Amino acid sequence: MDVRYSTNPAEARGFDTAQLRRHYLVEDVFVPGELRLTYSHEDRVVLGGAVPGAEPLRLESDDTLRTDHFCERRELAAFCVDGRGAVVCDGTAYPVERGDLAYIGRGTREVSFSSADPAAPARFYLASAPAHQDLPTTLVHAKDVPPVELGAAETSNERTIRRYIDGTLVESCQLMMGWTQLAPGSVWNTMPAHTHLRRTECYFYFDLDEDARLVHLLGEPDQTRHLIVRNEQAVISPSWSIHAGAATGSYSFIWFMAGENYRFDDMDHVAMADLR
Ligand SMILES: O=C[C@H](O)[C@@H](O)CC(=O)C(=O)O
Ligand SMILES: [Zn+2]
Repeated sequence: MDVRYSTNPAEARGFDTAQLRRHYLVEDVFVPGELRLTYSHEDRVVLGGAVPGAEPLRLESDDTLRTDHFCERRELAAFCVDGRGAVVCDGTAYPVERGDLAYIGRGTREVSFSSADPAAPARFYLASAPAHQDLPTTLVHAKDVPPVELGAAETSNERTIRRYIDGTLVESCQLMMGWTQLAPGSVWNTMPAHTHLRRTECYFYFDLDEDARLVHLLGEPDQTRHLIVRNEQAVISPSWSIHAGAATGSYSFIWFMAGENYRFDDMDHVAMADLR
C-alpha cells in the first residue's frame, strides 16, 4: 500500500509542485491485472483500483492495517467505473456493470473482484474507512440513485450528482459516496468552493479524454494551490482544503468522505471574495 501521511496546512503552504503531487495526487489508480491501494492518514481512508484480467483479484490486508483481513475493522465501497464484472464477498457474487456500486460491510472476510470479459476488463474504484459496526453488504444500481441537478450552463458548472451512500439507499458507518457527472460543455465542479473541517474527502476523476487535463484546486481558501490531473487519477483533500476543479473537456468524478459527522450538507462555503 502506498502510504500518505497527514499534512498540516502551514506546511502545505511551502510545498512545490512535486511535493503537492506526492502528498495529494494518486496517479496510478488503475493498473491492468492489479489491485492498488493508497492509505491516507487523513481520517485513515483508503482508496484505489482493481482491474482484474483473466484471474480474480483478492483484496488482502497487509502490515499497514495489521489486521487479519481488510474489512476486519473497516467498510469498503467498490464502484464499477467501466466494463462488467463481479464483486465476490464471502462466496456471494454481486454482478456489476458501469455505474453500479457495492457497499461491503465491516466483518466481511473475503473480497475479490473479477471481470466478465478479460479483453474488456472491469475497472473498480475502491474507497474505504474505519467502521464501528458490521453492516450488510448492499448493491446499488445507478438507475436507483435519484439524480440531483446542480449548477447551470451559463456558469459552466451544470452537473448531475447521485448520492449512492448517504444513509438513504445504503446504511454505512462513515462512508458517504457519490458520482457527479458534468453536462456537455460544463467544466467546473464544486465552485463556489467549500471546506468541511469535520471530514476528509477524495475525488476520483474519470471520463476525461486522454489529452484533456483537469486543474484541481486545493489548499486553504486563502492559500490555494493547484494540481494538473489527467484521466483516472485521484486527489486526497484534507479537511481544511477546498476541493474544486475545471477541465479542458467533459468528465465525471466519484467523491467520498469520512470523518466526524455524517451530514452531506455540512459544508463551510467560501465566498468568492475570500478565495486567494
Ligand atoms: O462535500 C461534497 C462534495 O464536495 C461533492 O459532493 C461536491 C460535488 O460533487 C459537486 O459539487 O459537484
Ligand atoms: Zn466537499
